[in-house]
Amino acid sequence: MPFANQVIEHNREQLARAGGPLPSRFTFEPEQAMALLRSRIVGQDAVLDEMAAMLRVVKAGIGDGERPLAVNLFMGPTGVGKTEIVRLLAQAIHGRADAFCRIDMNTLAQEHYAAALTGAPPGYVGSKEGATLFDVEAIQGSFSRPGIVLFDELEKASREVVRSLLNVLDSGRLTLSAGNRSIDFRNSLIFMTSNIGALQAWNSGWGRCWPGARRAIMRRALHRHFEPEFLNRIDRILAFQALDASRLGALLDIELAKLDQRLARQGRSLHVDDEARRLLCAAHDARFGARDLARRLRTRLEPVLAEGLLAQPQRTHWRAGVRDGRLVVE
Ligand SMILES: Nc1ncnc2c1ncn2[C@@H]1O[C@H](COP(=O)(O)OP(=O)(O)OP(=O)(O)O)[C@@H](O)[C@H]1O
Repeated sequence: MPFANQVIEHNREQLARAGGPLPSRFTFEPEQAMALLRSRIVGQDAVLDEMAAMLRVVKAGIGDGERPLAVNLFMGPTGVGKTEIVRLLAQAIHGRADAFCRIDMNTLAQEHYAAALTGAPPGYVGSKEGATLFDVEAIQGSFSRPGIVLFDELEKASREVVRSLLNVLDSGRLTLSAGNRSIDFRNSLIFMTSNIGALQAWNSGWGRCWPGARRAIMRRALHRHFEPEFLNRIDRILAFQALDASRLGALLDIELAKLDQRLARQGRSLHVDDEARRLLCAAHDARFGARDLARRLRTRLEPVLAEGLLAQPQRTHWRAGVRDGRLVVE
């Protein structure tokens, strides 16, 4: 949005000339962003507190301008909200949950794939185009909005690829292999995710061991896998909690609210009674995180609901309950 950016810059210059302190160049509101995150993320309060602190520092504009705005590593098992937090931040900052650059490190598992990250070196096919996996616009953001980048499943990338990230985390710059272009990460919020150590922590009795012990197992695994010089460049290493049975009610509310929104667009509504809620939450497998519950909605509730909607297309209000141990929608 060049016009809006020019207006913001102009206003800031005016204020500077008048001798007052400069307001933030960023238009997002940390408290609003956090309200969205807190309404949609369950069981990760410590991580959310860190996100709030990060957003305030970014908004206040007091960070070191020669680094990325923030560098975070999210650790934890599958389906606990690591990617979802990044999606919600993109929603809050850019108005679109997919407004970030996601690099699947799994695809960069072999040494020679470092070229896919930084583009082909001079003389190689593709070097002229400078084609890389990076979506430069999403990474660099704009004057009034930080860019967002997610390096997913970090532990799957080769050492060479991880090494090529050192400069990014340190000085916020990545020179592409062709040598004639670089990508600037100094206006970026960088997120990395890793499941490393999660399986080990699970096997040593996830539910029984206290959070500090889980964190210690994950940290040990992290230090075994990555060089200290890499870990040293990360601002926040955050361990996510597993989503156990006590979180199911809140998770179900969030998933049902999403279904409600989709139904509301068709002018329909669904009430799910307590018995149906209990049935949907039964036999939750915490190893699969929130995905297990979302899957149950898709495979058990939605097909029964769809059957009703197709049979009675004129009906607007629906109710889900249980009869003879089975989910019914009527
Ligand atoms: N803590 C949570 N609170 C609310 N919903 C959640 C939470 N964790 C996960 N979900 C739901 O489950 C889905 C999958 O979660 P997410 O993509 O964040 O997994 P992840 O932690 O990144 O794990 P993976 O490494 O498997 O991708 C999300 O889209 C969201 O709907």
